[in-house]
Amino acid sequence: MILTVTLNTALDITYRVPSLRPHASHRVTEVTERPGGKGLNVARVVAALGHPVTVTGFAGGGTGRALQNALTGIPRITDALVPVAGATRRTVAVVDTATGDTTQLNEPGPVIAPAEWSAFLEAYEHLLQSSSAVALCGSLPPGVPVGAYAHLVRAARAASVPVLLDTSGEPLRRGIAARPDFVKPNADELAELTGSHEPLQATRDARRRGARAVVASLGAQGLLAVAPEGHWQATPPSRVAGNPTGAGDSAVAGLLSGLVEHLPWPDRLARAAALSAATVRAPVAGEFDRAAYEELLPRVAVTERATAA
Ligand SMILES: O=P(O)(O)OC[C@@]1(O)O[C@H](CO)[C@@H](O)[C@@H]1O
Repeated sequence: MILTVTLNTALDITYRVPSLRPHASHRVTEVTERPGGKGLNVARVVAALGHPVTVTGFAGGGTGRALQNALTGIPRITDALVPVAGATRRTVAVVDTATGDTTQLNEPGPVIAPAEWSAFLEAYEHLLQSSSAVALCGSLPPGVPVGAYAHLVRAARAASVPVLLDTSGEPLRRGIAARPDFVKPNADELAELTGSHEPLQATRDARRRGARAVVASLGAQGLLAVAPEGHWQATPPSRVAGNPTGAGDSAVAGLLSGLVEHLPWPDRLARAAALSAATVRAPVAGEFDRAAYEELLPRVAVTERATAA
């Protein structure tokens, strides 16, 4: 099974408003609520592709219960979230229906006590024993050590489980130095990590920091992969309009599912880019428009880039 880790799970609220203006009061025309946090989005897409997936991380309070109830009915997802005393956070995505722009508001999350962190570590070590691949996704809640991902990467490597890291800031900087198999930064995370705004140079620099392979998600420009096997760019046929929340998570789902199916890199990247674009077409994070995915998949252009650094 595939394992996804979401230390800072969230109840994702999506508000749709006709036009979002600062300092104004707004009537929300539509509200949706979904289990969220990046690893849960990855899990939903992986499960929709037919793979069994286990989710772990923390859940607590009324929001945690709502999130776990919503996970219950999803086929192929096993809930292995660790209970905590604090309440799972909410995130709010406000979609301006006039422009299509999305504004994201993310709460910090509950404070995790040292004993809760230790309980998670024990559960994680146990889950690794039956995992074919693991994704470590999203921000850290308060109380979790900043080197947490570095620790989790080392544990996965010790258990010979391929590990993908998708986070930002200092947790990414430390995590990448622990030599994960894959990292999947977006353009901003890559620039923050390397100081470079030139995607190919920044992706190569990120790889030199310790990851075996780096797959950068570059919005409409698709994905750029720098791996020992080669360097590739996967570009969807046209710019897709919609809500980009969760598009990077769907790319992670494409990469992980392709890895466990032993797909060659270009096929994995095509799948990841098509899923990512099809997620922009779906109204809420962690879901993709299946018809759009099937239509886009054969039309993603995967080109090989020169490997010289
Ligand atoms: O605060 P984090 O953990 O970085 O990101 C959380 C989050 O904004 O990311 C997802 C989209 O990728 C949302 O579903 C989710 O709630």
